[in-house]
Amino acid sequence: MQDEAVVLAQDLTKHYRVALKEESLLGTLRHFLFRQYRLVRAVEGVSFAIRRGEVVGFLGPNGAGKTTTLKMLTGLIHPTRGKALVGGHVPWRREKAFLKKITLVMGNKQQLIWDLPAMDTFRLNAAIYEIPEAEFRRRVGELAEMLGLVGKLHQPVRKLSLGERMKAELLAALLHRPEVLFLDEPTLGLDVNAQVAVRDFVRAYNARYGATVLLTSHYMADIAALADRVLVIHQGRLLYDGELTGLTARFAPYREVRLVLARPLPQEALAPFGEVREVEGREARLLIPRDGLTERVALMLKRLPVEDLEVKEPPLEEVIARVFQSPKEVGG
Ligand SMILES: Nc1ncnc2c1ncn2[C@@H]1O[C@H](COP(=O)(O)OP(=O)(O)OP(=O)(O)O)[C@@H](O)[C@H]1O
Repeated sequence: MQDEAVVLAQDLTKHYRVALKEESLLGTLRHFLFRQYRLVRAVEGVSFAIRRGEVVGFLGPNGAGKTTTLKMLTGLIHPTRGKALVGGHVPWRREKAFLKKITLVMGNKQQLIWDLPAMDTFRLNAAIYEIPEAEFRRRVGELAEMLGLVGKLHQPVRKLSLGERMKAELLAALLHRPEVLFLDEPTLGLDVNAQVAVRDFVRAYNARYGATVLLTSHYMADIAALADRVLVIHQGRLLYDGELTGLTARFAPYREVRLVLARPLPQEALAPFGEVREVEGREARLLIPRDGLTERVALMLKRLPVEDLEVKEPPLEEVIARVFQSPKEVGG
């Protein structure tokens, strides 16, 4: 199993030492003389393996340790403890062959030069990655086509829309045709159409080149659309590694049932069938445990004046919120 892993993390750990500083003048003086530190356990003993061609979502609330993990896997920072192998390389050695295999895209950072056309930055990247001219042209053409950027690459970057800029960032980051993509919030701040376009592109790129993708996003729709498997991190620790559907089953072992009744009923009449979340006129919303769902639904149809009934998965956002409320689970 592990020999086909293209990204491997073993007990990966990063602690930051942050200097404590008091606000007062005396505090500043004390700070210089007897500096005190606080330890931030940004990432603590994280282990996982990602196979070639997999698209894995990396979920966690703010400050959970996602960016720190990506920084270690791309070799931007050294871990405090633990091992990592990406494409067979130790990331923090930053070997040239390693850098040619990976890319890191951060939604809140840009590499394109603001006042120059995106094409100029692409040329710079082509020189750094030693891409021959003909191949360079072919790749720019192909990626621009996939991203819907044809005709947008010769005007200054500042004249592009936010969505176009993000797409051009992706193009710049993929020119050297990396095997492993680390995408940190690639759809941050984009409108819904641009989010979908970026998402579709990542899927198409993965399918065409068999690239491996590790992706963080605050938009659950991104994760749901792209990733079959998710890693969930909370307070630096890995809570869950497994299928997205398994996440719902494990952390939200219930379904949402929406009812339309022939006539309004009081809450007490519905309570025996599940946890009543909402009653409004003839409509009601209940949470019912997955175990025994069929029996309860059958009973409702028999005993209540049901006109319409719908069984739904709880929203992913709600599931994730539950995960972070109960940070003790581990598994996959
Ligand atoms: N250079 C640093 N020095 C000190 N502490 C840091 C540093 N970088 C990150 N941290 C801390 O490490 C923890 C993890 O941060 P990280 O940026 O990895 O989280 P994240 O999951 O990416 O969060 P977000 O979704 O907000 O980007 C946080 O408590 C953060 O404040």
